[in-house]
Amino acid sequence: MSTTGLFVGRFQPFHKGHLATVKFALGKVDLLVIVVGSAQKSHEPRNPFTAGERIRMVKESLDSEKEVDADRILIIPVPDVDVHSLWTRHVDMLVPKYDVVFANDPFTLMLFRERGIKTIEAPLVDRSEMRATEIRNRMITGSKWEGLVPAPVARIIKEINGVERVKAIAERSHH
Ligand SMILES: Nc1ncnc2c1ncn2[C@@H]1O[C@H](COP(=O)(O)OP(=O)(O)OP(=O)(O)O)[C@@H](O)[C@H]1O
Ligand SMILES: NC(=O)c1ccc[n+]([C@@H]2O[C@H](COP(=O)(O)O)[C@@H](O)[C@H]2O)c1
Repeated sequence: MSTTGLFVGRFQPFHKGHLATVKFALGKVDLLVIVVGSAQKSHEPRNPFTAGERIRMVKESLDSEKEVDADRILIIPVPDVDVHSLWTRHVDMLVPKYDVVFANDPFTLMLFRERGIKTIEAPLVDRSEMRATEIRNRMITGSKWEGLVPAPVARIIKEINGVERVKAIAERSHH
């Protein structure tokens, strides 16, 4: 029987830790649905990039990985909803039927577990630097961040003037 998994994240931006989790999950399920969460958000400090930009980051990164089979991946944007107890139902409405959820965010895990849905906490890789918050902070302070993301993500961020955007949003939030 073929199995489907969900991998939930905001991917602000998609980094090498996320890529490691995608590979880990593909070792456990036949089809992996990558849920791009908070899809309605962009242009704010924790969520600078649009869902469309994030989908490009995920898609072009995975296309550039030889060992990742694109036919086994779906990327689906899911906006937040006001009622937490309904959020997993909202996810269900937007994605194909799934057997297991890959996530590490305790709140996301709680919402799926309360419904008896199987969850797997994928190992976190180099979490001291492989986190999107660290990458966004490095963009603001002018430190090197490119090595923490797959090459296509660095290219897309340059193309959309992402660093300038992240800095401008940070500046604005101080006022
Ligand atoms: N370093 C990492 N190694 C492996 N998986 C990771 C890593 N960082 C995040 N993930 C996986 O990606 C999921 C979604 O993470 P998310 O998009 O919130 O990234 P993040 O780096 O934690 O972002 P932020 O710092 O903006 O909160 C996590 O629940 C976890 O499963
Ligand atoms: N009520 C809701 O809309 C709700 C609840 C739990 C998680 N989520 C989303 O799931 C995603 C979880 O990913 P993170 O691991 O990046 O926090 C986020 O986009 C978060 O907003 C949404």
